Amino acid sequence: MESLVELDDVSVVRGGNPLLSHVTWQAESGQHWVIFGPNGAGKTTLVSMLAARLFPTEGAVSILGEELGNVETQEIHERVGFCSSALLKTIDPSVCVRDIVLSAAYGTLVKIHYQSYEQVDEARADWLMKNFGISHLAQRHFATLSDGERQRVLICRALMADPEILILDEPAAGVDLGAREILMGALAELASAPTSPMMIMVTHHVEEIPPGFTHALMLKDGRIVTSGELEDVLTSKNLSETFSMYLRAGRHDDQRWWAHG
Ligand SMILES: Nc1ncnc2c1ncn2[C@@H]1O[C@H](COP(=O)(O)OP(=O)(O)OP(=O)(O)O)[C@@H](O)[C@H]1O
Repeated sequence: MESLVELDDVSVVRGGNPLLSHVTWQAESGQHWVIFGPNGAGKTTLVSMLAARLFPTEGAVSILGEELGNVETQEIHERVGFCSSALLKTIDPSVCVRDIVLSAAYGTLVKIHYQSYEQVDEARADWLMKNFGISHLAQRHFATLSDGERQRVLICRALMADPEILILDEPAAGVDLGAREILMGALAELASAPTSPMMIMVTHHVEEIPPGFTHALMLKDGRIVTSGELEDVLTSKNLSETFSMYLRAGRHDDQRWWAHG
């Protein structure tokens, strides 16, 4: 299988502090990954690098066959969808939801401007908003949305640009229980589609792993504790080691995960 993400002995150092240390990891087409780890483990640093928002201090990072540093950053930005609360400030709060999603048909980097769109783009935007449960917000200004609603607009916007990799940094943060289930259903449906982008999702809660996700990587203090297939990685032993406390984990019959002390 083709490697879409390859990290070879990657370290990130800021202000003399190692944020990531000697990370070697590969993710292949057809896989969907969850990134776990305690606060400050380096999860956001890792996914920001995959989205070419920051660069390694040492080691090599290859995304979609292109090595960071040897490729135009914009090319990675166009091919890798990135959903993070860090992007919220880049959205004009006075623009309505449908225009925010629709304008990404021209790439998520373009300014949100009013212009005519292809019918196929309009249909895709409406379909995405329906799948993620935000159709009723289509004409609302971004400024008036709740945190959870904003998260879902960002995901629809990232998907509108038809990315090859979709990176989700805590997509269910601030999302209520019902909205979380809609979000998980939509991500599960996406994961099962043959045309799905590879998804890489940071989450703090194993209950938020959508069915269809296949692999997990656990980080602690900037280092990989373990990585591989979900069943092998999400064990009581690995979670206890990663979070430095006794934890148990398992899977319900409906494929959803649970974990607690
Ligand atoms: N520019 C920086 N200079 C120094 N330290 C930094 C810098 N950016 C991040 N850090 C530190 O690096 C560590 C990893 O941060 P990161 O945001 O990647 O963690 P995380 O696993 O996403 O945490 P959380 O679960 O709390 O979101 C943290 O201890 C953070 O304080």
